[in-house]
Formats: sequence, structure tokens, C-alpha cells
Amino acid sequence: MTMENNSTFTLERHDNGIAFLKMDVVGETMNTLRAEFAEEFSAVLDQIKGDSAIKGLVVYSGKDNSFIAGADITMLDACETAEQASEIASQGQAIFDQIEGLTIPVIAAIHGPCLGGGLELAMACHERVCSDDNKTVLGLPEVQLGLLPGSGGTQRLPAIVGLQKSLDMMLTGKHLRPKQALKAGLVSDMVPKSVLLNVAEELALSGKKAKPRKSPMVEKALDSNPWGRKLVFDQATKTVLAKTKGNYPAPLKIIDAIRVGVEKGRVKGLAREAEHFGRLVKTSESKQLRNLFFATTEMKKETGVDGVEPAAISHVGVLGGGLMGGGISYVTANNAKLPVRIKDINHTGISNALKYSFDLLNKKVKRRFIKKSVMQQQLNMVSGTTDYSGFNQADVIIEAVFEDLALKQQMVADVEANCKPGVIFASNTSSLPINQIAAQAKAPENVIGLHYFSPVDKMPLAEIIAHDKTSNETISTTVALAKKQGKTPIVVKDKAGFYVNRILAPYVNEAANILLSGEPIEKIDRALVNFGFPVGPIKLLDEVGIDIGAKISPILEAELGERFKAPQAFNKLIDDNRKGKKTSKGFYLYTGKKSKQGKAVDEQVYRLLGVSPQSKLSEQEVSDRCVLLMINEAVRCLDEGIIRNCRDGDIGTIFGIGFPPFLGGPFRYLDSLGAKQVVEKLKNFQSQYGDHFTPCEALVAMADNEQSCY
Ligand SMILES: C[C@H](O)CC(=O)SCCNC(=O)CCNC(=O)[C@H](O)C(C)(C)COP(=O)(O)OP(=O)(O)OC[C@H]1O[C@@H](n2cnc3c(N)ncnc32)[C@H](O)[C@@H]1OP(=O)(O)O
Repeated sequence: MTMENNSTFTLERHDNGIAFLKMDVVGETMNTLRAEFAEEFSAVLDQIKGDSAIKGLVVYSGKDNSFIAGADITMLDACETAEQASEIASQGQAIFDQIEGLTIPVIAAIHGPCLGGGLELAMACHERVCSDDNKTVLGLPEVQLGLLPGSGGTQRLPAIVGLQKSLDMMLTGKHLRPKQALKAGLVSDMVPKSVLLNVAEELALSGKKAKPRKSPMVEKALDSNPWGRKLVFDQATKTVLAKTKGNYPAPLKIIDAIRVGVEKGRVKGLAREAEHFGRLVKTSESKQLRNLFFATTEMKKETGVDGVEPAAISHVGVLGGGLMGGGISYVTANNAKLPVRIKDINHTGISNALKYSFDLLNKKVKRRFIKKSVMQQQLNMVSGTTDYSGFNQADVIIEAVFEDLALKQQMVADVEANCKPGVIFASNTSSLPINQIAAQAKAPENVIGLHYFSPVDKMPLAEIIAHDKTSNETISTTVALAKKQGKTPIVVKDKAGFYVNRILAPYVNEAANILLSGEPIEKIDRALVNFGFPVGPIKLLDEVGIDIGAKISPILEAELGERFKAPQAFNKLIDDNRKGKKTSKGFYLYTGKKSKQGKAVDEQVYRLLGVSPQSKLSEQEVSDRCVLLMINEAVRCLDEGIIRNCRDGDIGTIFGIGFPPFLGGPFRYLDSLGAKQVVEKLKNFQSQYGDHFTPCEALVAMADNEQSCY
């Protein structure tokens, strides 16, 4: 056995003729591909080509828990021109072509994330085997960075998994777990990690090619003729445009690069892919999406308070088995893998909360994501009670009862009386000040806000609200719990509405003002959806509950001032028991066929509000009025220290409200518009529509001093 050591790539030859090429980027937690590795990589490949004793090659990673996480995103950020970025893509293509061109069997042995350029490398190998570990995922997530796979992915993936599956993977950026990768034909075997290299070695030795994936008849028929393919591409384009509203350039470029490859051959396809890659790297959309990647990666490492370690958590209690309590229990057991005990005043509440977990897990079983036995294990971790029995083990109690201050204060007292000393009391309130909830606590340092967004299992944000007496350890322990539950937490100050609801309120109120001025509901919602929000503000009110908005507004108005005054006319809707989707009566119709529900406006709303709808404003004016108010309030929050920095403000808005990711969040968007222009627009709206548009002092100062947020 001989060994040669290169810095990133190491070639090890076994006596049986199989060589092992290990990639291990020194000093990094994860392997990524960088242009500077090209020369070394090519030299190793030349060595392999020149050594007739090598009969097969296994490519693997020297990292414990990752294969290759793709091209180094920092390197892409540093590209000054589209040509430079395009060159990086072409260089990757050339090296991967060399791998594919090796005349010996080349097997990729994959354990851990194998993404982007990592999967492109693996696809250039002749076969792929992966570990069956939870950490192993395969995918081309470039679209989520506003890019396309630039090193052959748009050409090789369709050839391996078929046109439709490859479009689905590249247009969504989804990660496939080992079983899914096997089913799709992306890997030819899935084995325990302990034998991964042996299996890959055997495969290389045998030189046998795995049986090609059997594509279903319909897929075969569509993929194999020009008309069928046209149908597939047309449908993909239609879906993309409906989803992106033209705001994201990458998906259409992905379709184009695949189409060129399929119709004009690999060489032309690769050229088109590299060209698009270069241009996309330089788009503002990709830049913002990359910023988002860097921001979330940075946040994964934070503890909430520098230098303060979280306490260990072994059990969690949840008070209230409603929709929020059920969701919180689910993410605690399923994501954080912690046993949860739910307390409700009656058994119906408990069974509803248990059903929440059951329904979600059952869906996973039906889709074959998990086995029934795993579902049972998960369900065993959630139990219920109508008293405090079993709560003495809990390290954290999360309260999700009605928004009633006296009730929440009572919960604090009950928990202090019935649970162990030092237990953290985390309130899921969306509006009540935490200091008031903690007002009569014996240990106010253990009381904190932990505000989730509905539906809890889907929404990625959690606001962590420390009041002035919350201890640093309580903050860091709560941050750690939220992260384990799969949330991205932002630590915010204890003031009405915290951050997310505070900036959401003026946005929604303005949409209501626009509606009351006579603009049609669909038009208002369409303007904001075209701007890039997942739903329009009026539809959002239906989803959240018109009564919830009406409940929060007076709290905000009392503490923060008149600019939070909600239009009184909306009370007429609540008097009509028109609270939105939950009452099957809202701004939209919720009767009839399920697929049609929530699609058409309920014209009765106009009558109730005394409005005769007539479209007068441009979509741009509608979205500007709502969004600029949100930005103005976000800047106020920053100025008041409600959020710690612009990054938290951007992430909170994108993850909590669905602010368009391609714009980077309110602060990044403000930078792209320029504070001066935003102030001018706000002043203009102020003269037309009232003082709630007054630009805040901090924003005016930014404009005067020509400052930016980042
Ligand atoms: C030409 C090609 O087609 C173009 C491309 O390949 S573009 C890149 C495509 N790849 C991606 O988008 C994957 C991005 N990475 C991820 O999604 C996640 O990091 C992951 C799922 C791989 C792992 O997640 P997780 O285990 O939570 O680890 P995470 O904290 O995110 O990352 C660990 C480290 O790897 C780094 N990293 C991961 N992927 C990276 C990448 N593609 N570029 C640069 N750094 C990366 C992170 O910055 C972090 O660095 P640090 O330890 O110094 O802070």
C-alpha cells in the first residue's frame, strides 16, 4: 500500500488495484469546492490516468459528517464580473468531465451533505453509493441561492433521474434523503456508514454498472420525444412563473440550460449553463439570497448572550393544548427529541394537541418518510394531563394559553408552586409585555417570552423576548431550546408587539386603509404578492384571524402611539362574526369545494364596510404604501434597540412574515432603495394620506448623513 499526501486531495492505493481519492479541506468543518483546488485536482487525476496499476477509484470525503457542501459561496461572492463566475463554472465542468472520462470505474462514496457542486462531482463519477445515515442528503440547492447548478448539474441530473424529477429537484432545490435518492436512481446503493467504503471498493473492483433506473411509461413517453419534452418544459415554465411572479431569474435559466442540453447536446448545454451561472452570480437577487445564507449560518452559532452557556434541558412542559400548544409539543418531541408533557384544563384540549402530532407523523408515514415504529416512538414522547402531575421533571415550561394577562400571571404562580425551582417559564404571548407576565413572579429572572409563529411546525422563526430581569442563562437556554426545535431565534426587547407584530401592524393597517378607500381586495393582495410576499395582507388577516388583529392593535396603539390605530370599520366584520378562515367567513369565501375556498372575495364585505370597489391606484403605489410603513417601523425598532442589529431585523421579517427573500429583508431593501428616496416617498405619502407616514428620526438621519444599514 502506498500513500501520497496532497493538501486537499489524498490518493491512497490498495494492493487490489483500487485507489481511494479523499477530499479534506484543511481547517474547514465542511468540504467546499474552490477554484484554487483545480490545479491540484487535475494533477491527481493525471496521476490516476498515468498509473496502469489503478483498476478502479473510490472518491470520498475525509470529513466525519459531510461529503461536499458545494462550491464555496464566499468564493462566488468575491467574483467581480459575470465572466469570472462563468469561468469558475467552466473550470468545474472541465474537471468533472475528466473524472467522467476516466476509463476505470469511478465510484463516489457519499456520507453527509452532498450538495450543489458536491453532487455535480458525484454525478460525474460512474456510480454513487451513499450511507443510510440521517445526515446524508443529496441535492442541487443552487436555486435557493438564486443560481443554477454550474458545473454540469443541469446536464447530468436529467440523464440520471429523468427530465421531470431533475426539474423538480433543481427548481425547488430540495434535498433527497438516502432512500429517496435510491428510489430516484441517483445512487445505486444505500448502506450503513461503517461499510460504505468497502461497498464502494467492491463496486469498483467488480466494474459492474448498476442497472439503469426504470422510468415509468408516461415519463419515458414524455422525455423521449420533442413534443413530450416541450410539454414538460412549458408546464415547468408556467409553474415557475405562477410561483415566482417573475421575481426570481434563476428557475427560468435552469429550464433553459436543461433544454439546450437536451435539444442541442451536452457541449452546448454546458456552455449555456456556465454563461447563465456567471450572469446569475452577479444578480441582486442572488446576492441577497447569499447574504441570507451567510446570516443564517452565523446565527446557528450564536447562543443569545455572548459567553453564556445554556443549561441542559431534559424535559419540557407545555400549558394549553390549542393549535399553538399542539405545534410547540410537536417540534419539541419531533425536532428537539425531548419528552413533552401537555397540560390543559380538559381532556379535549389534550387530545387535540396529541392529534396535532399524530396527524403530522401519520402524513410522514403515508409518504413513507418514516416507519410506523418511529411514529410510535415519537408519539410516546408526548403525554397529557389536566393537573401538574409529571411537571416536576420539566426544565422549561412553555405557556400557550389565551392572551389574558391575569391568566398568564396565574400560570406563572402555578408553575412556581408546582414545578421544580429554577424552571424556566417561557410565554408564547404575541402581544402582552413579558415584564407584566413576570410582575408577580417569585423568580422573574426565569420568565421569558418565546413567541412562535403559526403554524409552528412550518414557520422557521421564534422571537425570544427578555424583560429587564430575565437572566442571561434563561436567555441562552431558551435560545438553545428554540434552535433544537428547528427554529431560527432572534432575541428582541420587551415592548408592545415585540418586533415582528410591531412591523406587521402598520403594513396590514395600511392595506385596510387602502381597502376602505375603495380599492378592490384582490388588487391589494395581488400587489403585495407580485411584490414577493407569499400571501397578500388582506388574505393574511383571514388566515391569522381578523379578531386577532383587532385585539393586538389597541395594545400597540396604547404603548406606541396613534400611528398604530387600526381602522374602526373592521369592527363591523367582527360584529358579523366574520373572523376569517376559522369562522369560514372572512374577506374571502370559505364555502363550497375545498379547492375553491379562500380564492374568491366575499362581496358582502364591501357592503358591510360601506365600500364600492373601484381600482384607482397603481399596484406599485399599493405595495409602496404598505412596505414603506413596514420599513419605517423596522428602522424605529432598530433605533430603540428592539432588535439587536439589521441582520436580525431582516431574518425576522423574512422568516416571520415572508418578506421577499430576494430583496434581503427590510434593511437590505432600504439600502438598495437608498434612505433618501424612502424618506422622500414617505413624506409624499404623508402629505397625501396622513401623519402615520411621517418618516422616523432615525431614518431621516440616515438620509441626511447618506448612511446605509449594512
Ligand atoms: C457550481 C455549483 O453548482 C455552485 C454551488 O455549488 S453553490 C453551493 C450549493 N450548496 C449549498 O447551497 C449548500 C449550502 N450549505 C448548507 O445548506 C448547509 O451548510 C449544510 C446543509 C451543508 C450543512 O448545514 P449545517 O450542518 O447546519 O452546517 P452549517 O453551519 O450550515 O455549515 C457548516 C460550515 O460549512 C460552511 N458551508 C457550508 N456550505 C458551504 C458552502 N457551499 N460554501 C461556503 N461555506 C459553506 C458554513 O459556512 C459553516 O462554516 P463555519 O463552520 O466556518 O461557520
